[in-house]
Amino acid sequence: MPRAYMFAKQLRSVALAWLACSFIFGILLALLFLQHRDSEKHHIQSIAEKVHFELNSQIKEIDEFLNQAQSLDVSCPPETLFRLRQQVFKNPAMSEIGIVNQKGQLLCNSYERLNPPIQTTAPIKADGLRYHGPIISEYMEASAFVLARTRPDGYEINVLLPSDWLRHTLELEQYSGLDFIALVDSQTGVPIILKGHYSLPLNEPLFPIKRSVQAQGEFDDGQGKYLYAKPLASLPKLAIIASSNSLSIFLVAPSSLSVLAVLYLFAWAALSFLHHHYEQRQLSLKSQLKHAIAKQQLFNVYQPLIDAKTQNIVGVEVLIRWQHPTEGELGPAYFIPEAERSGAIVAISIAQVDTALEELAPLFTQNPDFKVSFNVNGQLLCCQEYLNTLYKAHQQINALTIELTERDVLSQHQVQQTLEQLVHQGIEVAVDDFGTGYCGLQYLQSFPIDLLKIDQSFVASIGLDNLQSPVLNAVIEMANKLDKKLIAEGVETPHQAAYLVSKGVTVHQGWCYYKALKINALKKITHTNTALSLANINAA
Ligand SMILES: Nc1nc2c(ncn2[C@@H]2O[C@@H]3COP(=O)(O)O[C@H]4[C@@H](O)[C@H](n5cnc6c(=O)[nH]c(N)nc65)O[C@@H]4COP(=O)(O)O[C@H]3[C@H]2O)c(=O)[nH]1
Repeated sequence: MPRAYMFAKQLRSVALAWLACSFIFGILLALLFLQHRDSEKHHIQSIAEKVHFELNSQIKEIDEFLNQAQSLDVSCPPETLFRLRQQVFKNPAMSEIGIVNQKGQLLCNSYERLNPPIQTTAPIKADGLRYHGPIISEYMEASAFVLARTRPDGYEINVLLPSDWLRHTLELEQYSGLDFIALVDSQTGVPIILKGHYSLPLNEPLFPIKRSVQAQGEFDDGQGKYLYAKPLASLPKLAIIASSNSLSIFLVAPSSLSVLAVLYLFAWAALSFLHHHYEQRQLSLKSQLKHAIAKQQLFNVYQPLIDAKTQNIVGVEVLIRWQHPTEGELGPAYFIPEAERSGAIVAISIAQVDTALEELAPLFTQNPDFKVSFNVNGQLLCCQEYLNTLYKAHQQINALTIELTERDVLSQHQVQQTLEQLVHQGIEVAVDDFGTGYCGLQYLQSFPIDLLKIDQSFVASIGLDNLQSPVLNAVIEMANKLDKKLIAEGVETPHQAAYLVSKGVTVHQGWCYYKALKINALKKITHTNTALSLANINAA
């Protein structure tokens, strides 16, 4: 074989394997990416939920105090100052507590009573729990925010919370894989506590945040980041937002990618090798088959057809074998498909008919109606040389049958014409493996078919409770209605044989009687069989 040709074949295998691997691994990569993206989203969401839960509990605790403080004396006597200081010591999140009158003047705080009061905010109008901020606390010189509640008498109790302290207790520093995590004003989007790079545009579609949201790419100049935002249950004007680092959500971990890349290369190499190996094998099978035909390594075996009532051999099915020089005797499944692909089936089948004629000749003198059946496919029916061989054989074999599968019968339009010619010449047409072709049954009426060979699978179902069991009886019934002859294939047990006879199917083929035999073995048994049948006749 020329080297360039071999090289081109190898290259083709590599390219085909590459295409197949790229397709499969493309899908795998997409799945891996989706799985990674989902788990990253889940990770971000669970961080936001955790921080949300902790902050919510802290605010609830502070609000409990603000509610209790409704009863404090707003003229700020020493007992009130004591209560305020005590609370600041108890809860380190609070750095200062103040009492403000309706005009927005601070009357006292946890440090002192202010005389005169200091104007700290606009006159108090709002109700319920609320926050102000972020503000810069004069004492701490750091950012803070204020939680406040208005009493029924219009006075306000408020608490100053330093942002750094909250950031610390919420342990925001540990979330380094995120783009940012923040406590923000749900209306305006202004961050109050922040860890990371806050880059959200402070308008729609994200703000104002009314309920939990997940968003991707629509809020951050299209960089494809993912964020999860959730307003605090205790104070919905504040929300927690966590956002991904866009790289971490889109990039699958390099370790997974390297594993995938190694698998990809391995699969590519293995597939290239297997494909090339398969092609080589096919190629060598083709040339070996050529050699086998030339060296006459193919030979016929004959499986007897038995009349189950008399136990007489009434004919044979001709089957092929290959005496391979190194592999031993090979069955047709090993080489018939390749012979059909390469067209060698024509030469093989012509030689088979010629050999059968020669080998079986003595049997025709004993019994001129000895049945001989050949396996034929659609390709052979289109070959005039093969048909001529059949016609020639028919001059010696009175009862010549060809077996076709349902698929072959229906394969080409011209098959019907050929079959009609064959039948016209007196050659019988049988459908092999009948019942397995799923072809519908109309063709039985339009094609000149005389004989149906019941497939082994139906025979094997006799006595068993399986799906095939009812089909056998239906096949037999239908054949009787259409006036077709029947042969049962694959009869392996006396029980199957008896059942078939009870249903009127009397011609059997199968290991219950004989396996396929070489010519000498066949001659021996037909000799005895004839003697036996003569003895039977004489006895009768
Ligand atoms: N388990 C079991 N098997 C049994 C029994 N009785 C017979 N068989 C096997 O069933 C197959 C019957 O042949 P097929 O249906 O025409 O099916 C044939 C036929 O389609 C094809 N074939 C065989 N010889 C030729 C040939 O010369 N030319 C062509 N074109 N095809 C052939 O190969 C197929 C297989 O042939 P084989 O391997 O010889 O296998 C044969 C035979 O050995 C039994 O009781 N139990």
